[in-house]
Amino acid sequence: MNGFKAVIKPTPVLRGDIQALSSKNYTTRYLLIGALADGTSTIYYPAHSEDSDAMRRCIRDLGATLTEDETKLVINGFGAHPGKVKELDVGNAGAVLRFLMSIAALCPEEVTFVNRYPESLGKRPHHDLIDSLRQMGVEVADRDGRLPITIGGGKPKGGHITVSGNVSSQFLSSLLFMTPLLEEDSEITVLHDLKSKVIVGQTLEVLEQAGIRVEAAEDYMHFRIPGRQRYLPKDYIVQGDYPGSAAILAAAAVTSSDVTVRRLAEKSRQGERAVVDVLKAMGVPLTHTNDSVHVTGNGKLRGGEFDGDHFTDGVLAMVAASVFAEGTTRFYNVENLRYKECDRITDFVHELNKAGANVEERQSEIIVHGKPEGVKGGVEINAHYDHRVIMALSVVGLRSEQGLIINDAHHVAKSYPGFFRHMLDLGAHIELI
Ligand SMILES: O=C(O)C1=C[C@@H](OP(=O)(O)O)[C@@H](O)[C@H](O)C1
Ligand SMILES: C=C(OP(=O)(O)O)C(=O)O
Repeated sequence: MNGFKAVIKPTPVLRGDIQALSSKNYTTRYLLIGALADGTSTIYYPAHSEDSDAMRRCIRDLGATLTEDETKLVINGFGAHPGKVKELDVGNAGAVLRFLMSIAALCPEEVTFVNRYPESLGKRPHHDLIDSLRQMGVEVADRDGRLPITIGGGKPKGGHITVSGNVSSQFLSSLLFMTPLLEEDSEITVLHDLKSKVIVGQTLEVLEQAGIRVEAAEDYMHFRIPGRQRYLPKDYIVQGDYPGSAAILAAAAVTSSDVTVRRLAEKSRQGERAVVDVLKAMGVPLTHTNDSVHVTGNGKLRGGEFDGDHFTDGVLAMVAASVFAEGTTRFYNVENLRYKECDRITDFVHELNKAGANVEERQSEIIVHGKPEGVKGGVEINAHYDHRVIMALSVVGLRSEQGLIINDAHHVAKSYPGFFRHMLDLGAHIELI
């Protein structure tokens, strides 16, 4: 996508009705399990974004065939036998990289994951998964746990595997996708804490939909996976995306608003569903019925204390809302935000304070001293290659005295290419230049 800046101007009122974008995290999962099945699967309403396109591109390169029309994607999988490919380009998509690192171990020849975003994904650590793959007999060449990474030479073996859950849940999900295809049965023990635990539930949900059997301990710290299983080709429907919609809901919460976001399933396993409860706890008038969230914001919010690990991809949007709350809001247990597209604590807090907010960081916390009177703005924001920073600062800009200019705002397309279109549809004063 061509680069652009987003000029966010003060916007007191938002009004309208939008359909949530399709879930990024379900789309990457359904594409993957469709590729791992022998036969034809259909995915209805898949997401279209840089990350989901990265998964499309990589599974094609590995031998799946994909045909797509406006509503659905039909995929013919390569089953347990991905083909030969020298290089894979995952763009800036962490989950796509991590999920495919295990699948690459099943390829007949070595595969190199290239480093296209040295300033973002190129800085993120993958040691924990590399360690697990090595335990399984897979050869991995890496640069201190970072891209470029070459996988291959050595067929993976099941058995007893450990994986750290301290930095990312994606390493565990990756192993859960691959181990059912091995000859041997596997047992996975998660070491340390498991961060973003809720999203592992999404992995288990889609595995079950594809007919894969996994025995999971209730706390997700221990798993038994029988080997010699096959993914069944199936039809899947992608639900609406809570992490992206969290930014729209935050925008509605900080303005005078009458905004409805449709297609947000009340019974969803997306952890970020919790943002609806967070906003409610902050006193935002809203209802959630018939899979629609309806916000009638009056701009008033009150601070609170939230365990952000339950809604990891929604934290930045909730921080943006709390910038305008009465009192202090504390988001704790969020250290792993440091290992995302940028350091979502230090880098994000820096940009917020530049905009005139009053936010403090701790190693694993973000503490916001609310300014119900609004922030000054009038500065240029560095997007740090991070779609969620761009969306969160857009929310802050709406209630700034002098607006905000967000540089490199095109990176919003990593997950939500239609974000600014939706904001404009709701009446936000935004110019893209
Ligand atoms: O499994 C997934 O699809 C994801 C897991 C989460 O990452 P971590 O487990 O690294 O927190 C989340 O932030 C990311 O957007 C998608
Ligand atoms: C962290 C994210 O994605 P990923 O880890 O897949 O790059 C995100 O979408 O906020």
